[in-house]
Amino acid sequence: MVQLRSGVRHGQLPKKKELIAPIKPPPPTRQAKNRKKKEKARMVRKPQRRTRQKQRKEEDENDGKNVDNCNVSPPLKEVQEEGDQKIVRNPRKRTRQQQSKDEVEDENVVVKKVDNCNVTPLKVQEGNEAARVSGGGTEQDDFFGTTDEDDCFGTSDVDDEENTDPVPELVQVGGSPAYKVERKLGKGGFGQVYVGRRINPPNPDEKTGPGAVEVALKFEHSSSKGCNYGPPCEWQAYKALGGSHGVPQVHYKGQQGDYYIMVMDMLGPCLRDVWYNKFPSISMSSIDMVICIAIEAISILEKMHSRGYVHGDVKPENILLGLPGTPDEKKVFIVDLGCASRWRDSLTGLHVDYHQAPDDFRGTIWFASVHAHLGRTMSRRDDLESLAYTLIFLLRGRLPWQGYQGENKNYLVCKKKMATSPKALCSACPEPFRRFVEYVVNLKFDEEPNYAKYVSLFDWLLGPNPDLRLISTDGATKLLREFDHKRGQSTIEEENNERPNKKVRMGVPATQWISVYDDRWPIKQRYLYNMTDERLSLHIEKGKGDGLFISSVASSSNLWALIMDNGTGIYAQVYEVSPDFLHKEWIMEQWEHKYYITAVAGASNGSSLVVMSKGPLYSQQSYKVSNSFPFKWIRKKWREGFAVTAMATAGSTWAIVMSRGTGFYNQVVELDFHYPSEGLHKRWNAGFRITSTAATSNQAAFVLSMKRGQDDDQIQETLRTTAFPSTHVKEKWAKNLYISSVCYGRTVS
Ligand SMILES: Nc1ncnc2c1ncn2[C@@H]1O[C@H](COP(=O)(O)OP(=O)(O)OP(=O)(O)O)[C@@H](O)[C@H]1O
Repeated sequence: MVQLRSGVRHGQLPKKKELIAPIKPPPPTRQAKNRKKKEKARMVRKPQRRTRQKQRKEEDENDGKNVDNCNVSPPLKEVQEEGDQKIVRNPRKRTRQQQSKDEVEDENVVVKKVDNCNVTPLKVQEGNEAARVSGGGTEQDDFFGTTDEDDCFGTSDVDDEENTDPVPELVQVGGSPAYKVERKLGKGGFGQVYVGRRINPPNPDEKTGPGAVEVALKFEHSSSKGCNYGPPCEWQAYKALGGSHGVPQVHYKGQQGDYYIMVMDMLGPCLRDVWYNKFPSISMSSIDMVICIAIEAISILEKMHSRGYVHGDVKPENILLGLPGTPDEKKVFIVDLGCASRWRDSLTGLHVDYHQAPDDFRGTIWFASVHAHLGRTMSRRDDLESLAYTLIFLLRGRLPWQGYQGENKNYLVCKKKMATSPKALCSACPEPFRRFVEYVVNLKFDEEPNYAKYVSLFDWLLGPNPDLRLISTDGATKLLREFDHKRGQSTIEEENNERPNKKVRMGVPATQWISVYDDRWPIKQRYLYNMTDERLSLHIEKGKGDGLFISSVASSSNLWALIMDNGTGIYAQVYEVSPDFLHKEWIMEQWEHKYYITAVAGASNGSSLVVMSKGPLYSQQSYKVSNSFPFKWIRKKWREGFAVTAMATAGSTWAIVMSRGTGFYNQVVELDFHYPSEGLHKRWNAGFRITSTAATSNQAAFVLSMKRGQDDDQIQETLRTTAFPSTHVKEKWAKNLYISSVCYGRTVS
């Protein structure tokens, strides 16, 4: 049975915000206005925002099933123009002839130079400028040390102040009393935390609050990356969250010399130190202790999230117990709001928009969610995934992705996280931990986590007497009541036996054909696949004779696939099969003759098929061959007014072609170790359409664009099939859906 997956995008108006662009699209023609009016009248059928229910249903249809035929809703466009164009269907059997070629190892960037052209940068959605990588400043290199402890948690609290001025001996900021700076409590990549002892306290027994004898002083140097724009953004987050359940209160703050200083409640040890037995009076060896921490941390995150914030860096180092000898000593706190961000817009109350910037990593490598690794906008699910890894670490003392080194460790750790099943991750842990992991890694970007359910998963493992608990779980009482109220005590077990109904991250990785279809006026299109190098010229020439030019190329098992049609606007075309990925000299020569790369494919043996054409109104072109997906380079070229116009892979090597004068005014990338179904749906809803695809056996990349004068209602569909989708293409043609790009590589089944 053919295994087929499909994603369907039916036209929707992009959000107004997304339409603001440096290049203004031309005013709509009268025809377009009339069409818009008609469409408006039918708007009920295509609401601007799909309801979550509908969206889920659509995604379930697209991702969760194996079906024999296309699962496609009818197109919205009802007018179908009769034309004299014929659909050509021409699949032919080819003999297989494998060729071995040299492996590609080089990395090069080639740019076609042109004289002064006017450049308008593409809209680039920037990541958070104050984005932080914990435990090391700008790079994660400090994070993996040599000893086990450093390896695990990052910068240890060994004195290491060669780069910063010494902290002041006396502190008085923002109307605070004066404090003498005493011993160091901890240090991260950005701040240092010291005990501050109040000078001449009126009440020497006061242990908490603004008048406490001992406080925690967090120093952040003004030259630190988090202070590029003034006081650390953490201040804002503490202002909103400080003093609420599980977050210490900041009593005073201000600048003294070169330091921004916060005066906050002093807490006890962090879980990292407890885990390393630095506090023998508290033992982390008890499973009950970890269960209590799970319950309480979930309730703290619930509270934080209910106030519109995500923490962004949940890890053992940032979870602290209360100060020993105070009523808080059995309580749990979460500190360090340096990576906190809003998941809910404070003005509109709406969920923040989805975005992915694959090089914009925030957090701590070991504990970061896979979405954080992939540079996706942080949302509530990320905190819970990081908490899950924290809990498993506390139970097992090790995480499966521990110990990766080198430049691409972010990539390797993320890949490992995605490849580790919850079952394997939680082996030897009590069952609720696995269920918790399953729930949280499957949360969607804007899905509301079921905190009450997660708490109840753990709570029934503990005895009923709260006084006997090693750590107070009082903060979760409300959530538990809520859960009991909703489900009834008798059904808890039943509830616990439920599996998450959508297993986004748990599919079996597969290598498949990914084909993308656009609706358009009828054109003549032809596909050819399983073609050897030798047979290419025969079919390309035949196609040319029929008025067809190559629009897309791909490769599987060192055999080529070609899409040819008469809807490309191309009037002259050349191509070359080369053992190189890519053949620089040939490309430069064709550039001289005013041909531009319009399609490119690489075979796993390292050879490439490059198609260059006259017709597209590009003014300049540039390409890069790289051993990893070169998002930084793409981002740089976006700023220079280039847009991605073709992509290919050969083995694990990427080639990206970018051009100027494309008509695209906004472009984004979706890159994932699995097929990024959710991301594509989010982008489609925002008005983007896929314009390039490529995949290795590890990752799939999609470039989505907004084009000047684009039809907002354009339907786009994707298919994932184990075999080349020959029969499906015909069904698509019958609906005026034509292949716009195709590639072979990583998906998930
Ligand atoms: N209020 C507090 N009371 C006691 N110890 C604290 C307090 N706040 C922080 N610490 C200690 O200081 C350490 C560093 O603090 P924090 O995580 O806020 O610094 P950071 O530089 O922002 O860290 P990171 O590099 O992880 O972002 C914590 O791990 C904890 O051990």
